[in-house]
Amino acid sequence: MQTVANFNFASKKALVRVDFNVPLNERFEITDDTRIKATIPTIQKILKDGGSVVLMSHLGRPKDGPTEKYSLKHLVTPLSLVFGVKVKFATDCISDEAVELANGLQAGEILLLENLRFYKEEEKGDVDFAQKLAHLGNVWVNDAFGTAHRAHASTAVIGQFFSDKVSGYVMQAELDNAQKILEYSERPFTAIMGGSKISDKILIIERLLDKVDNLIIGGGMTYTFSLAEGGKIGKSICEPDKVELAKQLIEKAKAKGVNLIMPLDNVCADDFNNNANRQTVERGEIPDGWEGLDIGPKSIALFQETIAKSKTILWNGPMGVFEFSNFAIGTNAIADAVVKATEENGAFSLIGGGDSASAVNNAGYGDRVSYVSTGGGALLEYMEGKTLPGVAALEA
Ligand SMILES: Nc1ncnc2c1ncn2[C@@H]1O[C@H](COP(=O)(O)OP(=O)(O)O)[C@@H](O)[C@H]1O
Ligand SMILES: O=C(OP(=O)(O)O)[C@H](O)COP(=O)(O)O
Repeated sequence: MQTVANFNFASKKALVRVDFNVPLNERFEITDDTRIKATIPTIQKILKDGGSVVLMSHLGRPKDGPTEKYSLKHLVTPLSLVFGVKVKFATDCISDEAVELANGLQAGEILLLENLRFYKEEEKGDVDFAQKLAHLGNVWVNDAFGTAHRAHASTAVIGQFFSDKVSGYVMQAELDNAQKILEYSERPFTAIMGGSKISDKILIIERLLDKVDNLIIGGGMTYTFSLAEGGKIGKSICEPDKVELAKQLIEKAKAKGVNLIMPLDNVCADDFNNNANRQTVERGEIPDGWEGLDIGPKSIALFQETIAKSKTILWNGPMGVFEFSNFAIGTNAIADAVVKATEENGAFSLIGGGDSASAVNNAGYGDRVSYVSTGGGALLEYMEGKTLPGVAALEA
């Protein structure tokens, strides 16, 4: 595989797939720039060699084409500051304007393309769309580890249009670290799964049951499991078509002797906002019209006890809607417990995922865990032993 380190970008126009799917607040300000800062070495190497850079990324999961909320234009100024170069912007990733801007790019310059997912062709892995993107550069660099589990046009399909396919520094470092973690298996091994991407991650739980001693379920993942047990979940986030699978996982965990640990209580709200009315209820007892947005104090104590005894910890997905301060208590308490286990018990702790990294960094803990990965789903799939399409495309 060609890598950024051993490739000379002099006079090259590098089309770089990055994962700038970063959290933004309601004023469109970036609340955690881990994924952006991580790409500095790759971008600087290309520019230092005498090349230019065309950056392409997705942001969020837009469903209806161009949307203000998901525009990458919000990243132009922050990127200019981070890279120390005035970043140009193409308001459509495959338009004539994008082609003109890319063609006019001089050595040392950076162009950012608008959100790739404003075209449904991106997620479909459309070959024509990939080819149009490919016209914007003469070497393809994939540094989007966080999206390497997606076989999308820009992450995988595009590879066929380049003879020079280069793995970025983020990609390399993440794969090396994930490999180390696979080899490091001091027990007890505890996985903590939360967040909101239930259908993406529930399948991974099945594989994790072969590796871990304890599996803690929290965050938005809770309610599909709670429903599987016959609990009441009000209007909490849930994927009803995964309830059957959740039932099977509960049984499988028992059969394999894995300690499946669910919240004992949940903090629920009568609306999805920080100032909504709150109450703490037992798991499975969320009243109609209310939704679970955090784990409660009994759950925190239970989870902390398990984490304190663990020697290997893998955490993906916040314990609640931590973006609202009133529902960030569980996530912060678990971050605190993971830091303590790392510092006091010598545990190896790995936190993965855009929002999980954001939660840990915003709590000031980024430097106090063993490793913070820019990938959530990608990391989990790699650890499962799957070939990531974004990596396979570099090797083809
Ligand atoms: N109980 C909940 N209800 C709704 N959303 C939740 C809940 N708990 C966590 N979340 C949301 O999950 C999101 C992160 O999920 P996910 O993308 O799976 O994690 P990561 O980015 O770390 O891989 C956050 O935006 C958070 O607000
Ligand atoms: O944030 C991401 O993944 P993550 O939430 O698993 O960390 C990546 O940018 C992939 O996004 P996607 O899950 O919408 O394909």
